[in-house]
Amino acid sequence: MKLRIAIQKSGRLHEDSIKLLKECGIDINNGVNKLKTEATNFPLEVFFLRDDDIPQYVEDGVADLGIVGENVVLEKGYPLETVEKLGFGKCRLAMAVPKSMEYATVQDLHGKRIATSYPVIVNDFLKKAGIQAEIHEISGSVEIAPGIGLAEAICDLVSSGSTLFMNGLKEVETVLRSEAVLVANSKLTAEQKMLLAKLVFRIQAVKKAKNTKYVLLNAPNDKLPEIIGLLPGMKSPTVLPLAEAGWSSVHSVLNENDFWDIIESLKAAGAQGILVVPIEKMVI
Ligand SMILES: Nc1ncnc2c1ncn2[C@@H]1O[C@H](COP(=O)(O)OP(=O)(O)OP(=O)(O)O)[C@@H](O)[C@H]1O
Ligand SMILES: O=P(O)(O)OC[C@H]1O[C@H](OP(=O)(O)OP(=O)(O)O)[C@H](O)[C@@H]1O
Ligand SMILES: [Mg+2]
Repeated sequence: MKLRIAIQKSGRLHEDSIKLLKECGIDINNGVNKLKTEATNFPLEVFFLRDDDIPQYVEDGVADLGIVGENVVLEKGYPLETVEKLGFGKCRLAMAVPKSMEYATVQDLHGKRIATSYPVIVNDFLKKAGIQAEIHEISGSVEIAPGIGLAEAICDLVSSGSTLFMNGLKEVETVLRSEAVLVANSKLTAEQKMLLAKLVFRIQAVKKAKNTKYVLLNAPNDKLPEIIGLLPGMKSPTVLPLAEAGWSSVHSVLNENDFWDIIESLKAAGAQGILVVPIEKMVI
């Protein structure tokens, strides 16, 4: 018994998908041009596919799981189960128009031709906004469409915005926010579900660790109450005596987002020799 997972063969999600599996302790041999491989230490077979095909493979049961952008899952519309958001491949699907076009509201898209690779999502967006527009489906290089007279507007993926900028376009509406997700076939067997739970447990441990840091510091004992008060820790901070009398070593776990504020307060409260170390896995 094993699980079969489909991941992108090459492109934006390929490396991060493999990295995630590796961080989960799953060893896969992903040689160049390999279309299929097997993990050596987890019952997992990996298929390398075009991202557009992944939802259908999972729906058909050719693969049990897939790693793919939410944008593709939504566009394809299969009733797949989204098991876990993965925190990479973050982007938005956005409407954009030439910089020179006057644009105030979504009404300005009325009667326009919109080029996109996401006709289903765009159609849904237009319908909800009560806009009638013509959708031109193209499979790539969407940003070029207004420049060659194919359309007046586009709807495509954006992250830094540099592709839009380079093509003289401006972003005017966010249609969808997306990131890579783990999807599963809705009819997994009980045994497959158990394996999936094992995999998800590992993914969650990796994800939690990414947002946290391990902090070690030295503190004079008379400042301990104040310093401990600043630290959350998984339960409470660990305090160990130093060889030098009157001093302690304090260990704790900090959230990445609170990190700089807390470090400043710790220093102000008398902490010294503060070390911040990445955490590899975290199980609560
Ligand atoms: N600029 C971006 N920043 C972050 N994530 C992105 C970006 N562009 C796309 N993505 C995400 O990565 C996924 C794959 O993007 P990519 O451009 O590699 O697709 P593709 O060209 O269709 O690849 P394939 O050859 O597999 O069909 C997208 O569906 C989206 O979820
Ligand atoms: O806002 P930006 O950071 O410029 O990113 C947006 C671009 O990224 C994606 O294409 P990608 O570069 O993956 O190439 P592709 O068109 O060959 O898929 C997307 O289709 C946009 O064209
Ligand atoms: Mg594709």
